[in-house]
Amino acid sequence: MESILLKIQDTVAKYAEVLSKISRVDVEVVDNRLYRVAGTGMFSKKVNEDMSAEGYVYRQVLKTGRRQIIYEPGKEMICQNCPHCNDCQEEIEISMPVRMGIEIIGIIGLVGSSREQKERILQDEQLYLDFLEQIADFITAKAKEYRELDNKNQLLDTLDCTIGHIEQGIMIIGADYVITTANEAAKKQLELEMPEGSYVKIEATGDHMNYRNEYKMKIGDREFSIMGHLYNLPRQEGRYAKLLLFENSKAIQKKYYEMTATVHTLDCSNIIGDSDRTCKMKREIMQVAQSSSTVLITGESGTGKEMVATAIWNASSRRSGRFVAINCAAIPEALLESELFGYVKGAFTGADPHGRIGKFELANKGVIFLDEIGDMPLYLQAKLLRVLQERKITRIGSNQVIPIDVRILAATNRDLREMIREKKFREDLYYRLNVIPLEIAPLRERVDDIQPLAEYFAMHYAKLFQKYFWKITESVMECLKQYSWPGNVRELENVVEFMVNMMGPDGILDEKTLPREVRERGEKKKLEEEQKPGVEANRSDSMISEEPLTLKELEYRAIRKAIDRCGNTTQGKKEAARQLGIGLATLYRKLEEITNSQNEN
Ligand SMILES: Nc1ncnc2c1ncn2[C@@H]1O[C@H](COP(=O)(O)OP(=O)(O)OP(=O)(O)O)[C@@H](O)[C@H]1O
Repeated sequence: MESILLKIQDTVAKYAEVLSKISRVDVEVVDNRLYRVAGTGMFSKKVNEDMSAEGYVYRQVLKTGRRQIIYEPGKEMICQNCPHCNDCQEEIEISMPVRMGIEIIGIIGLVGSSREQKERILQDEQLYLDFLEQIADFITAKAKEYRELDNKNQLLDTLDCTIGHIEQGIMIIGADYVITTANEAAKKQLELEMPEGSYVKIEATGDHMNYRNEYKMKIGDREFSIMGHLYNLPRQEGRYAKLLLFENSKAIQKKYYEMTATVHTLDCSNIIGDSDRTCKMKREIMQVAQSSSTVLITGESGTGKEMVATAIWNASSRRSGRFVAINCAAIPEALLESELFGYVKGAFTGADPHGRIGKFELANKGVIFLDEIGDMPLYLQAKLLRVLQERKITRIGSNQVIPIDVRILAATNRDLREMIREKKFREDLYYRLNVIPLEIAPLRERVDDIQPLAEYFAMHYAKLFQKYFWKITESVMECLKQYSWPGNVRELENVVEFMVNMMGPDGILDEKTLPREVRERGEKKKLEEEQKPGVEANRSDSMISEEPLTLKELEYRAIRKAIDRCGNTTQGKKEAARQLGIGLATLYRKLEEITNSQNEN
């Protein structure tokens, strides 16, 4: 790195020149690395030379910090190690340190090379010394000035670089509201290449949220909604009057959405099922997606209502907007309103007293999915009705009316008509929501979906658990079809996940892997059906009707029936054995045989 004297070399050269002219002797100035920065007379051709190999006296001055006068160059002790000791051309030499604080930044050398010069210096020695000191001080002052300026510039560069890397938008605005400077984040968030020089209009809306104020900002013909703070700078004049730290509300919403929303990449192709009802539903989804009307999706829990809602959003033109879901049953009643409409600072002492954006605003230009709408309290139903009619919302605690453009999809597993009769749901809201009704059948009513769904989930979980999956045995599939699935597809998914966990390395989902409840209920239902008169003949199940039953099969069924009757406990088995007329040990042996033969299949 260059020494400071080298950085102000021109100034140093001028001072050397002045000093030389007035004293009429040659002058040289070296820096603290013994590099000659300036020189007059015999030194003028040696400027910018490294003299560290010869500057014995200067090194001494650098070490002690004291000036040095050599009256007899070549003869004094200090000169003994100098290579020019015996042929020294100098008659007298004064070396004066140049200080900056405690640091010695260089040396001024005044070198008399004739007797006459020496005489002159000796006559007015103190005057020369004072003058030299004065010049050293001038050089110091210039060096200080340079260093301060350099420090300031460095600070400005650092600040500039820091501001450039900050994610928050930063704008410095003049007293005349013309933008002086804007950082990269500001340009990016506002999508403006050169806001500098433009007039900006900033107006506070009066709402405070997430520790920030809300402002409406206008630059040229573009309007922005921003959240942040506008500060007055120390000198509220000229080009540096105000500092605006901000984030575009859109960016805040995006961040909030990304933090809170689950990934919704589902479309119709993710809806598994071949049943007539599922195929019809998929057609309806595609049709409904084209409209902007409100949809009410009904169906039991776990039938796939949210999945259908995301598929509608995905197939619609609002796909570029957000899909914001809110479960009205999962949020405490007191918080639901603020979740839906948002609230400003001071609105109430909630979990976050600094305000929060609501789901409706977040869903602007997109879709809001109001899940479990039947659980919405009556007073909120009235508010929702107003939103549906007026398409405007007001944040809690604010006076601002915000227009919103949101498509509403609602879902429930409750009987809203019944709730209307019980005065628990507003009739007018029901009709507003039920513009397009979409009913999802329970899984037990679309048995044809069970096989593709079970196979799909089996493959999915086998992949997830890195297991080999080959097939689901026919008898297991039969059990799955016989089961009533009160928890619908969600329950089927959980059951298959369990089964894949239990599955052995052969990759077969057989009866061993079935959860006991599904197996027992499935078998029970099978047996009940078999017992119904005339059923055998009607069933398409080849296992039961078309082939004659073996003795083993008959025995197995009798045992199962007895256990179903008496219960699958030790006590139950004892009773079953009694009813079957066999001993308990025989019953256990037969049960083991049955399990083994199933495993072989
Ligand atoms: N046809 C289908 N194809 C694939 N997966 C499905 C299908 N139907 C439902 N699912 C899956 O079942 C689970 C439950 O679905 P979803 O959450 O959409 O049901 P829901 O009716 O909204 O339930 P709830 O009323 O309890 O909120 C999800 O994991 C979903 O992916």
